[in-house]
Amino acid sequence: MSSTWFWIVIAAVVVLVAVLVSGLLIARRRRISIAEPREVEQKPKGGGYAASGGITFAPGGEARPDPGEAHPVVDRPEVDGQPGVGDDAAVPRDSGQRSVRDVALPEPESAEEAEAETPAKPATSAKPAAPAKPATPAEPATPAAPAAPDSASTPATSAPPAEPVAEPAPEPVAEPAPEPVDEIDPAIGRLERLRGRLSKSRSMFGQSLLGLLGGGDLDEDSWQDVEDTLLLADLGAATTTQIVERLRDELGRRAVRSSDEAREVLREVLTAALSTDSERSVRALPHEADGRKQPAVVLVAGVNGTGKTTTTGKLARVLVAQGATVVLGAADTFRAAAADQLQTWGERAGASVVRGKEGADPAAVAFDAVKQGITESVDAVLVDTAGRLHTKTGLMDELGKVKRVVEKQAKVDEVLLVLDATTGQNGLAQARVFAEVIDVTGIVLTKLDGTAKGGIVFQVQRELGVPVKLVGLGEGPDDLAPFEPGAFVDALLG
Ligand SMILES: Nc1nc2c(ncn2[C@@H]2O[C@H](COP(=O)(O)OP(=O)(O)OP(=O)(O)O)[C@@H](O)[C@H]2O)c(=O)[nH]1
Repeated sequence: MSSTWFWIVIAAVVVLVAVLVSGLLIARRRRISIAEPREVEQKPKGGGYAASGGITFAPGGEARPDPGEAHPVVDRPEVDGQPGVGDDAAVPRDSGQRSVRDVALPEPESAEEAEAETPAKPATSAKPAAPAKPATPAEPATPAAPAAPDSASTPATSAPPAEPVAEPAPEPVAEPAPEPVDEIDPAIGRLERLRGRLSKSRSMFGQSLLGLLGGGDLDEDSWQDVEDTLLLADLGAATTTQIVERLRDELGRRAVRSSDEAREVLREVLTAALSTDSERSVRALPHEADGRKQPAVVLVAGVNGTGKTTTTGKLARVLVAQGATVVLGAADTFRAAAADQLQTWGERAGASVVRGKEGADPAAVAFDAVKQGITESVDAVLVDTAGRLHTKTGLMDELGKVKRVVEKQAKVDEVLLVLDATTGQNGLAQARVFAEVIDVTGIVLTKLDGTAKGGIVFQVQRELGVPVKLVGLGEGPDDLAPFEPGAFVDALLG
């Protein structure tokens, strides 16, 4: 009997100990750990685009980049049947309720207003100058200058101006720059994070090409496949033919046998196809004019939604991070939210923003932005323009007018055309129209992170004879990188 009790007690003790031990283990697991979290392996967003340096800037001024040799029209079969002038117009994302035609042009109500619309009369002299309050990034935020009433500068967008162009009678509101709220990473950090954004481009293009070329002697079918791969990646017929010819020559001449050798040849040929003698630095640094400091003036142009505002903001960040002072001109008065968007970029980067009322004359806003830039002796004025492309005439009127009006005060040093890489051939058609309208000096190719068709770079540069200067690799504020042919080809090939 006593031994039975003995064993019962022993069993109870064992059960008790087991319950205690498991309870402790469970409690331990649930406890919040304050230890250093394990390093989560950062998955790169894509392949391997890694620029070897930061974005380079050059002073503006007289020297203009070499426009390069224009591509002969006969070599442009890839653009046959592409959208013509004006076909690419897209309705701004957030302004479905409004169009150019809907904007009524009010009759001048007073003699003064009527006078302001007279071409010969400089509007600036008819208006009091905007408050000459310096707005450096470090300055504390002050209340915005009161918005001036509407005037003759209002919806000039609805009526294409006749030549000679009326100078603007702007009513832009000069916004003081608040304290920058964002810490801007040094260039090297940004480049690290840009590593690997071209995965989609890489997977299709590089792998299939290397698969074909690495297989030894190629028969005609295989060469046809090489051509198809290049065409599918948006390199265009002329560039494709050129590249295939060079590949045939080089592979034969060097008696390439291994896939590594084939890769090297492919890299060389593609990089050579992207090289240009034109300067890739962005002319966004000040220069001297008549013994005075003159801000560099950069116009950012492109069709709706390509990323103009985003690129303008990103560029301002890079400049400010390098110690430059920047004024942003919100001359995209067509899309309601564009000025707000730019304002936010300005606030985050530490740049003043000059904006007009919605529907105001873009040239008036651009004029005032440059005026403020000169008054405040800043280093660069970046003007975000509207991207309407309803008709070539409309575009000419607007963009041409912006440039002419700005150049009454300062030379435009850089005209950056923003193209959305995901639109492929359509981007090329847009580029052609813009190049006819305005003297484009550099291309920014955005959304390369979202396309398998990075090949548009080859065509755009070849056809326009204008260098691709920058690439957009994401929506983030630091996702802007200098364009480097070698790095780009490496990213494509993986
Ligand atoms: N993935 C990706 N998105 C981008 C890039 N650049 C811009 N975007 C996005 O593209 C969209 C359009 O950009 P915006 O800067 O507003 O374009 P916009 O040309 O100023 O447009 P409008 O004002 O309508 O003329 C936004 O959602 C941006 O975040 C890029 O390099 N990569």
